[in-house]
Amino acid sequence: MDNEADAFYRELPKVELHAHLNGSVSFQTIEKLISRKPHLNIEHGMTAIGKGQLRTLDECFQVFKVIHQLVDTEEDILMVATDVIKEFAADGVKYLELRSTPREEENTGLTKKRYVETVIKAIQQCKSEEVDIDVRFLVAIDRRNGTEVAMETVKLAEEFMLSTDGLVVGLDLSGDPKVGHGKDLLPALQRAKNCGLKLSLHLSEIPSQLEESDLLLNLPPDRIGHGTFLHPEVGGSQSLVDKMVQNNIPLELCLTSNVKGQTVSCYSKHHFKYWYQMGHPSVICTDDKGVFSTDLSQEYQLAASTFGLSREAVWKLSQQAIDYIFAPDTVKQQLKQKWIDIQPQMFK
Ligand SMILES: CC(C)=CCNc1ncnc2c1ncn2[C@@H]1O[C@H](COP(=O)(O)O)[C@@H](O)[C@H]1O
Ligand SMILES: [Zn+2]
Repeated sequence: MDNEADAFYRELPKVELHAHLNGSVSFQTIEKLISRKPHLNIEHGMTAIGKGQLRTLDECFQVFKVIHQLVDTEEDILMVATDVIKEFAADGVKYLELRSTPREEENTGLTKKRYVETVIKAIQQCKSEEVDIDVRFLVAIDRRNGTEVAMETVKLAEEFMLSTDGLVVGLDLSGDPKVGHGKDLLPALQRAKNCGLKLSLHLSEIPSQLEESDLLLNLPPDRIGHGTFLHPEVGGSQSLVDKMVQNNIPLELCLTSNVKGQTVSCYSKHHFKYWYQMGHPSVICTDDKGVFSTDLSQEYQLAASTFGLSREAVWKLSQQAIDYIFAPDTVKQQLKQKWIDIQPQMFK
């Protein structure tokens, strides 16, 4: 792809709504982490999936285990979160919702509370350095940890939502889709919703989750991650699609993640096409920019080249994403103004 096209996608102001902190760690930051912990004998090939490489879903989840070994102190989290935020800003992202699973680590004394506090500290530091990006945080539930941990996580998120002046805006449900069942997490998700946390749920990332998706869509969630197998053409159902449409639930779509994790066979078969053609709210996201060796500019460029989107259509796609952020209307207005200010430079 030529340089002029590259520049368009980099300069395009963008909104990133689906980014897992530890999946977003760049090559450069991994270098720094490896040099801090040489005894772990971790090599680069263990933390990222390069160009043209594919992995099974299980192999992808192994990668997170390796990264978690490298990121297990407050110092690590602070560095990782700061670097990730600055990298998104350098890629033209103006609004970022970062998500991460609070972890406790016996060896280092890290607690879940300190984990969240440290991510918040990184967000505040970037703000005080006037990095040109508005960052919010979604506290993540790892589905494999079950009912009780989910409820604890919601309480933690609730606490931080109230104490951080709007930096914590919601809750994410993620983790290996083959493990655990959404029905066990329903009370926690319901509580989160009732206390004002927005919900973004990984849903139908693999084919066998129809029943769970149906159940969780009744909440209803505020946004869905992936939704790869919701529509009838891939074994989903019209009634699932109807629920998405009736509740107007935006989808966070991550092209490279799905292709490299092999839940989608190639870019042209990505479900972006199905939902975009329907005019359903769809937002292009990265999922794990470090693990999948990508960035948001590249994902927009891939969507445009695969599905033949004009520059005007790409602009509209990034602009419409503003409507689906979890931060309040005042933030939406500020972002809309930013897009208005930038537009003339990009369409001369
Ligand atoms: C395996 C694959 C194709 C990954 C992309 N799809 C994903 N599906 C579900 N959960 C995820 C995915 N990517 C990242 N996560 C979650 O994010 C965590 C890493 O970020 P963090 O530690 O929460 O900061 C993982 O342990 C996992 O719980
Ligand atoms: Zn994800």
